[in-house]
Amino acid sequence: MSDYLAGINTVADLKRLKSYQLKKLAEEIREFLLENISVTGGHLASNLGTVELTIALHHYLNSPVDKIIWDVGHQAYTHKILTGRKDCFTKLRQKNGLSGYPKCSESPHDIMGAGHSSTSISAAVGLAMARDTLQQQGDIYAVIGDGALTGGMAFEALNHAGHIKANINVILNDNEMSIADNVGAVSNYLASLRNDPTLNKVKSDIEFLINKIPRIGGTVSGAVDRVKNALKYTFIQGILFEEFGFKYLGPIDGHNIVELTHYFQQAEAIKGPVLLHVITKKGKGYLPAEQNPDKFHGVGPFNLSDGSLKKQKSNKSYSTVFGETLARIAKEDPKIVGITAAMPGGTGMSIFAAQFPDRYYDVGIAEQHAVTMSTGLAKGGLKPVCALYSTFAQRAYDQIIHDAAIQNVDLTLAIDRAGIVGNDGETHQGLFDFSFLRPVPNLVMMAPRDAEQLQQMLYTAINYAGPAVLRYPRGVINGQYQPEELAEIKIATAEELLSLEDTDLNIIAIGSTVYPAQRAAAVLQQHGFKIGLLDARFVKPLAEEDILKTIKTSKKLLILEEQMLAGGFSSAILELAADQQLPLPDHSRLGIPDQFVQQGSMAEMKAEFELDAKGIFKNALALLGKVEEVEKLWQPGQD
Ligand SMILES: Cc1ncc(C[n+]2csc(CCOP(=O)(O)OP(=O)(O)O)c2C)c(N)n1
Ligand SMILES: CC(=O)[C@@H](O)[C@H](O)COP(=O)(O)O
Ligand SMILES: [Mg+2]
Repeated sequence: MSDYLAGINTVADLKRLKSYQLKKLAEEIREFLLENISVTGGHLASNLGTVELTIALHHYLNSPVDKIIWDVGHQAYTHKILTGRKDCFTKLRQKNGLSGYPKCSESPHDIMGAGHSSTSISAAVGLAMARDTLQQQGDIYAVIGDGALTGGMAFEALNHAGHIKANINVILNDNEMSIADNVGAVSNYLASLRNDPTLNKVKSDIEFLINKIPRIGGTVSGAVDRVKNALKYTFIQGILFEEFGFKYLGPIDGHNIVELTHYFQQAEAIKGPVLLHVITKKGKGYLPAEQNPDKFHGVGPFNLSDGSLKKQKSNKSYSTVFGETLARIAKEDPKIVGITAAMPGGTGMSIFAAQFPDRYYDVGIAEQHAVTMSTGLAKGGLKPVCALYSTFAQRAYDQIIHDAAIQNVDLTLAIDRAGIVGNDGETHQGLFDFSFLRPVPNLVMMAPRDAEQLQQMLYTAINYAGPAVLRYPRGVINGQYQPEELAEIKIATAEELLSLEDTDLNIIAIGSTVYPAQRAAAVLQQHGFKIGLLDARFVKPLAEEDILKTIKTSKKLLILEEQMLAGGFSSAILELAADQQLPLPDHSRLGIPDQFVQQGSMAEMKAEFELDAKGIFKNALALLGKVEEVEKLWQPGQD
């Protein structure tokens, strides 16, 4: 570690540095980020872009009395470095390690936890109201990216902040990028503010001239005032924000610490809400990231020399299979259109977009709009396929009920990252969608066990005349890949993978739990146990006939889901048995109990909740009264 950074373990250490030393510190932090994230992986590009901004904030402010709230929070690594956590970066985003997002339990400087977009201004408004009500001190800064600003919540907060004249400072970190290119009218507006330096010159000339106009006579001065306002309106920068009641300051060079500090001083003297429009470069200081900020938005371990990934993916991801299959089906059906909420690459929708650019819509970070717009597309006679991460689909829950299900429109909802996602931790796990969608009438919801079934289920969902949901995990696919023919799956039917008759124990699995269940069953069978396995395939409507038959024929029953147990798939089975007054055999169920799932690799966290093959094997043995033999009977490497 180099000279300045080595000596910084608290914000006080930073504040002892002189302004002229901060530029060098920024270089050292950039080097630190590259060295560490090339080993651990993480959100590199966004963090390279906020080094100077973060140094300037912590050097000028007095955190945590002055409060900094990070939007999404994926860009807060420098904040963590400067607030005493630099030595934790070797465990970034790892189990029991440093979170990749602000986390209140980690530091008093982490004012609000984060992970989802567009929350910072709302939080800042609340904190400001509390501060003022309790007559406390401290400035409040929300740092929000241009992508996050496309989220509706941000505008709800801007609207309210302007209305109550909240004493907050919003730093708009504008790097022209969301994960991919930013989209929308806001993004274009910001570009006009960023890219038109003459506007600055003209604006100040006009303001100078306007203020020179002497006040003359009644009506004339009224006309003059109207002209003055019209000119001001046209030329005052940041008019969008000014109309929200914010004082607009900018555009500001976000890599110039002296300039940033100057504007912080200006903002401090202004009462009411201030928006500081800061211009940064995503990936700043590392050419591969500057050239490809999308790839380096969330990157795995990489070679510093050329930015190449250290680990090549062993197989296609479910997202890729989704994108390719959607494109394959769309070739035959011109009514199919694809929608994403700022996640084209992550959802695989970019594959569809490359082939059908005119039938593809990226609405920005706006999941609620994505779903209701999709219902409009359906009402208008098209066949929308809307791809959302499970955790981000939580934002659109009412739209799924109110606009898709009640109106029973022909919408396909492709829920990606369903289940344990791993290193993003509790804010990103996709563990609630069974529970929050299962109660919704009219919805069909299914979960594929492998790539082939994903394709069949996507085909089934698109051909289903109402709202249909399929949910599939992060990561590489199970199973073989390309079925020759796409065929619909009969709604509410399951598939018997291992005979359920005359067994010692039956397993009912769904989605990503089926393959590990097969592996566990294979080991149990090697030790003489007769095991049955049913792939339930549908969360709703349940494959009731198949499930009831399984319950009736089972001596022992193990039910699996990679989801919260509360209200999930196994709850549906228990409810079904209860409703049918059908006594359950000796049984247990595996899923996520009443807790959030921390960060860690997907394999680690599945093992933690015994949702991997060994965990299923262990729980089956427990039902069979042999749990003490687990280690003896389990062959390592079976997983
Ligand atoms: C509700 C929600 N939807 C989607 C995401 C995924 N996501 C994480 S960062 C990001 C882009 C954010 O862009 P911006 O705010 O400009 O930050 P930058 O990465 O450019 O610094 C997105 C879409 C999210 N975190 N939350
Ligand atoms: C910060 C954020 O929310 C996204 O970048 C998220 O981390 C992407 O997750 P995946 O890596 O699973 O696409
Ligand atoms: Mg951005």
